[in-house]
Amino acid sequence: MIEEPQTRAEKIGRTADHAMPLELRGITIRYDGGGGEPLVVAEDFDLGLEAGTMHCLAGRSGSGKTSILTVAAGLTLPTSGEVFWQGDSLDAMSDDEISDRRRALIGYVDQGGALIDGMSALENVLLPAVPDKQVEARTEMAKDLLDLVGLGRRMRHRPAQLSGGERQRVAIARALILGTKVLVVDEPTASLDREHANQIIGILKDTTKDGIAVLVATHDQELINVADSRTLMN
Ligand SMILES: Nc1ncnc2c1ncn2[C@@H]1O[C@H](COP(=O)(O)OP(=O)(O)OP(=O)(O)O)[C@@H](O)[C@H]1O
Repeated sequence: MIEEPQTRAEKIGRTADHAMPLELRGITIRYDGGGGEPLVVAEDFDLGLEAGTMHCLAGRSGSGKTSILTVAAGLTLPTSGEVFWQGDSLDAMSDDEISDRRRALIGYVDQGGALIDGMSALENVLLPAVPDKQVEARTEMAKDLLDLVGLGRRMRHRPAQLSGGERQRVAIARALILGTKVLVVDEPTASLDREHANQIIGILKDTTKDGIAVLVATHDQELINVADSRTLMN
């Protein structure tokens, strides 16, 4: 039997963990220039992300923010350097291990936080639980998460019936459903007006209070200001 969650932190599935959840050491990312000069978007980039803190990657469009996020989430490989999750190097893991660890550790919200149109907000949040047949077990948690992001009354709505800010909140709830310890978010406020952008900022900040580490790429000065640390990409 699944016990009723007591606290907000329990609701989002956080368990105590003292190893640094995410560390990037000496990351260089170089893309093939397609016949021209190779494009270096990061060089010898270091980042240590503590539990319960938010780090912002700021910088102009094309400066390499998304490239760092996908490397941090183990979705792409850097040209050189090492990524550590909870102190373990991805270099020492097989592709399957990386996938399994990612599912347990990282929640990734890409630009726009794409949702599946034909599914309700609740079904979208539960999608990551499908492969492990955890949908039933996670349903209460999904409802709690939608409550926490202010969508408790909209969980049966489909994406087309939600605003951009609401869809972004569903995407964040979905990224937290497997008990994520690191939330990686790409431009979460980009297409939102100030009021809705501020709601997202509040949700991300609350997430850090629950002990989750947040890595976010943004141009939004308000979001940059509330982060615990920041890197300006050039
Ligand atoms: N797979 C790839 N192959 C070649 N070039 C790439 C690849 N991915 C990204 N780039 C290039 O690398 C640069 C950095 O891209 P990236 O998406 O990381 O920047 P960004 O700072 O997130 O930009 P934005 O703010 O517009 O999202 C861009 O010039 C992009 O065209």
